[in-house]
Parts: sequence; structure tokens; C-alpha cells
Amino acid sequence: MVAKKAKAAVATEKSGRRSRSAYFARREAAKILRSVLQGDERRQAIGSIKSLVYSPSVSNKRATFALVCQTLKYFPIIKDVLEFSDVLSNKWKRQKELMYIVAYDILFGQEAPLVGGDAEKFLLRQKEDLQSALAELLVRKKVKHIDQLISLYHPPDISKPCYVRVNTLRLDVDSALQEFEKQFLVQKDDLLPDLLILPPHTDLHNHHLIANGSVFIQGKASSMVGAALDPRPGWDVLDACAAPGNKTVHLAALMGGKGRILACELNKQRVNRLKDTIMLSGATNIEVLLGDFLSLDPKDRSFSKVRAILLDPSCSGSGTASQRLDHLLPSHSAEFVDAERLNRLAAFQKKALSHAFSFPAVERIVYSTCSVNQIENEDVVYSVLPLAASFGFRLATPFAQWYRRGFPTFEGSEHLLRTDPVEDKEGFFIALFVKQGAANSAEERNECGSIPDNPIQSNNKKYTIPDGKPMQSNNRRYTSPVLYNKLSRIWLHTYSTVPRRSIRQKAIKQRLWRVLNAPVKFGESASYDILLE
Ligand SMILES: C[S@@+](CC[C@H](N)C(=O)[O-])C[C@H]1O[C@@H](n2cnc3c(N)ncnc32)[C@H](O)[C@@H]1O
Repeated sequence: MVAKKAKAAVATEKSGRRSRSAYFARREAAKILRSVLQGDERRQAIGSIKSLVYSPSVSNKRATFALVCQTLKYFPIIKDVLEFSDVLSNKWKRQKELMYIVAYDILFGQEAPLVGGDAEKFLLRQKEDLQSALAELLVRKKVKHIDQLISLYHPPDISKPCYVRVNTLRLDVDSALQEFEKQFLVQKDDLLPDLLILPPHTDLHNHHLIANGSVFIQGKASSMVGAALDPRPGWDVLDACAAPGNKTVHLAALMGGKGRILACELNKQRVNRLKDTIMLSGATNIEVLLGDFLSLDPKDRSFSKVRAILLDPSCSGSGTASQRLDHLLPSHSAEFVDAERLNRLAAFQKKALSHAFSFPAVERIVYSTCSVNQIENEDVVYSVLPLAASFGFRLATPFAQWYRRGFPTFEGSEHLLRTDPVEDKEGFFIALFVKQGAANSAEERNECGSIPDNPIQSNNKKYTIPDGKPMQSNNRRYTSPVLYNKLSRIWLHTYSTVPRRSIRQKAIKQRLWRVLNAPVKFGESASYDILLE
């Protein structure tokens, strides 16, 4: 009898703890949801959902993350249900994010009884109204199940491997590999020596190697950026747009902690995140500059020895939208293109890249974006080519073995590097400028015989599109799949005539020949994907 009572007391205590924890998770989730929705509305996020949840102030990360993601997944439904049922008084409308979270829990979430504060009590009293509004919504949308309703709003999820970059300032790659092998299937990446690949959806947020900064969750394309800059130990390096600092601390690791990194960031709030990242990485050679990169004076003595600049400016983020869970946000829709915003971003990107050339000792500049838009990528690079040439820079070829290069919008665009949001799971763009006469790597000098050096000419030649009209770098039509594929083929043809030492050269040429002669189908993926096969 006594044992039974004790057992019951333990169970009550446990369920009380769970309820309290769920209560706090709902409040933390509501705060994050507010930042995310406000950022989405202004198209100016403070951080991704993941980064907001992983900030030190959030205590119950797993539950909070799940609640935010789930609420966003059901967001359009919850909004409609609250609107149809008209249950929210002005008081609760002022706390609408908490209402969304609680409504999610009532309608789709918790099986356990929902206990908590006033918000929970209030919405629980309206449960029947909410349920009948949901039933009405199903009828209106002509679907039978909630899943069908969700798929009306959200495209299917893209799953991708979980990449982690080993922070070699704290741990060597083999030790990290062994540590992960205890729990997961893990392998080394074949391109980047400090990158490990784990299965999709591996949950690492509680892993001790993450918590102590020995590894960072960082995608492959994002990790290629610092490696493309290839800063040497002892150099002065400027990271022009640094927060949250993933690439900054990667640079520190690549430099073995030797030398000096200046990390410039405009946004005060994001500077705090940058500092947290630096602290976590253990790097001691990074100086944070709060300010506008455009107003840094290249003649200032503190920049006189800067030999490498990483410019990873604000961009539309169109290449990593699914990774940041942006597809869950209200602004996300296939048709949504904010042209005005793209133009504004591109104007800033051009200014910032132009500014980078004027640092007196700089010999390597990487320009990168996590955007798939030509206007933020090839067009930006094309627009600065004459200026770059006047400073003695040429485009070099980062990762010459990488098959996906820039859109063929101008002669030399084959030096540019792209990753594809679907095939490579994130869409990045990298351009590397190297000063003539500077010591660049064998790969960039094309000693591996892939793509010839192509010093920038100020009268850089443009390709001609198949219908005979000269292609303008800002020609919107060019991004249509049909023209893109035709141009890719032309570019591929050029590419295939360059002597290659690849052992698969013959097979590739044969395939190219077949592709070049095949009819173009609307919407087919880029032809040069065949190089992958
Ligand atoms: C794409 S994010 C950089 C991501 C970072 N490289 C990383 O890997 O963690 C761009 C950053 O540039 C900052 N930024 C925008 N304009 C800037 C400017 N004029 N000067 C310095 N930083 C700027 C933004 O606040 C944002 O934090």
C-alpha cells in the first residue's frame, strides 16, 4: 500500500515537472516565434530559427525547437482557425504568438492534458469552437485530412546529410571521427579535410563536441568558402560581414590560430552572436569591429597588412531557405520574388566587393552568397571585373575539381563556383579573385589542367545566346530554364574542348555530345549535372 502511494507520488511529481517544462517551453517558443515572424515580415531576420533556439538564453532547446517548427508547420491553419472562430479578445491578440503556440498544442500537439497559465486556460475553454472552425476549414479547402491541408501550404521537405566541421583549434579530425563513430554512421568528406558527414536529421544539439566548440554544424558549401580563401597562418585577414561568425572561426582554424583576423559586423545584436561563436571556438586571434565595412578606410594603418578578405555579405538567402526552415515562414512561396529587395541587395554587394579591392596589401578576395540568384552572383562579379583588373586581380578557380560552375553569362564565369539547392542541398556561390603575381595554390594555377587561367579583361567578352542576341548580364530572360539549359550546353561544349586529364574525360565527352544534341525540355535540370554521373 505504502509502495503504491509512493509510486503514485513519484508519477505525480514527474507529470508536474513535465507540465512545468512544457509551460516554459511554450513561453520560450512564443518569444522565438515573435522574432521569426517579425523578421520575416520585415525580410530582415535577426537569426534563423535554429540559431535563435540554440542561443544560450533558451533552456529547453529540444522542446522549444519542436514547438516553433510544429507551430510554423501548422501556422496558416492555426491562423485561419483563430480567425474563423473569432475567439481572441484584444488582450489575447496582443499575445498572438503565445496563442498560436497554445492553439497548436490544443489542436495538434499534446496528448497529455494541457495545464498551465491563463493563456492555456483561456484557449482550452474555446476548444470546441476551435475544433469546429478546423472542421469548417477542411470542408472549405475540399480536403478530408489535416495532412492534405498541410501539403496545400508546404512543399515536401528536402532532406540532406548532416555536415559538421571539426574545429581544429580544439580537436583533430580523426579524434572527432572516432568520437562520433561511437554513436553514428560517420565519414570524412572527400573535398574538405575538416568536414564530417553524418546521416540526415542526426540530432546533435546536445552532443558534447558541439557544446564545447570542438565541432560546428556547418554545411559543406558554407565550409567551402573559407577553404576557397585559403588564408595562410600568420596573415592579416578581414572578414567584412562576419556575424554570426561561422566562417570567421573557420578562417581562424585554417590559419592554425596564427595571424590576425578582423571581423567586421554592422548589426549590434549580431555582433553579440559573433562574439559567442568566437568564444565557443576558442580562437584568440580575432578582433571584432562593430561598424560598416563600407566605411572602413583602407588607408588606415590597422588594415595595411590585410592580405585576404572574405566578403560574405547580406543576401537573399534563396539558396539555403529550406535549411533555415524558411519554407515554414509566411513569406515563403514559390512565386514570391521581391525584385526591389534583390536590386537593393545587389547594389550593396557590388559596392562592398568594389571596396574590397582597394585594400593596399590584399591579394585574395572571396565573394560568396547563399543565394541562387544570378543578380546577386554572376552579375555582381561581372560588374566589378574592370575595377578588379585595374587593381591587378583576376578570377581564379576555387576547387577546380568541382563540377558545378557559374552560370555561363560571361567569358570567365567557369571560374565561379555554384552549389545547387536541390542536388547539393544548399545553393551557394563563390568567386575568388587573386592578385596577379600573388602566390596562389597549384589548383588555382590549373596545374591539374582543368580550366585555363583567364585574366580578367576590361572588355570582357559576353556570350551570345542561341537566338543570336547578345546576352546582357542583367538579362532576366536568361534565368529561364530553357535558356539556362541551352547556355549551359554551350558552356559545356567550351568546357569539354579544354584539355582535361580526368580519367573519365572520354565518357564525359560522349555524354556531353549526347546532351548537346538532345532536344531541350522545359524545366529539365542543368545539363552539366551529367558531369556528376
Ligand atoms: C550572410 S551574413 C554573414 C554570415 C557569416 N559570414 C557566417 O558565415 O557566419 C551577412 C552579415 O553581414 C552583415 N552586414 C550587412 N551589411 C554590412 C556592412 N555594411 N558592414 C558590415 N557588415 C554588414 C549582416 O548584418 C550579416 O550579419
